[in-house]
Amino acid sequence: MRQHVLGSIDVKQRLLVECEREIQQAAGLLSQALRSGGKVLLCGNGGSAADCQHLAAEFVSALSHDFERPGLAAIALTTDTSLITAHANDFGFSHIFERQVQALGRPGDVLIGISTSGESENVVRAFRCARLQGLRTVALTGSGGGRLLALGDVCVRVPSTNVQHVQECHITIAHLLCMLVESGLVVAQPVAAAAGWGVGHGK
Ligand SMILES: O=C(CO)[C@@H](O)[C@H](O)[C@H](O)[C@H](O)COP(=O)(O)O
Ligand SMILES: [Zn+2]
Repeated sequence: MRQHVLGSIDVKQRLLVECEREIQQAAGLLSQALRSGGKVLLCGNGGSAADCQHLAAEFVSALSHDFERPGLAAIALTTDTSLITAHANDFGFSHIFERQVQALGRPGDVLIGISTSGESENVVRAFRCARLQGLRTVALTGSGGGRLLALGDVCVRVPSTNVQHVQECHITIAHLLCMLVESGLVVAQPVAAAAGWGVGHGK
């Protein structure tokens, strides 16, 4: 137990030193897309699928309730079981995210792919499709980056090969991305007002 927790702390400390620039770049892409009326799509498998839902919920609903802001457009491509089972059953599991990017993605949107290996075929295919369609891409991976390294406009490579430690950092990065996008909204409040964004969540 001690070994796992201390290992996790060590990777998080290195994350701050080694990945700060990429995290800022990813937040910049997201802010730009959301301010221009674009949206965020997210894909990943297993624990990373859960991270996709987690982050999409915080964009649309709220990260911190101390801060009031409009819902931000984000869709986890991991949640529609009818769509995923139909498409996997009929065309194969490697196509489940690609198909949704093709159907829902528009130029100026951002696709976030979360993969510890950077090698999940369905995420790789989604990234290729996103690039062809004019979306920007952000990959959250482990230290190797896999094939996503070359496919992401930004690739945040957590400095570890331990899958669990990488995942523990991915959710931290997800929170940071949402936090940085929100803090940009504070600075850009006149822009938000001009775009007709209300404030308040009814409490
Ligand atoms: O959460 C875990 C392991 O901690 C697993 O569910 C893990 O996410 C799955 O094995 C994924 O299929 C791994 O895919 P990826 O991270 O290499 O893209
Ligand atoms: Zn896990």
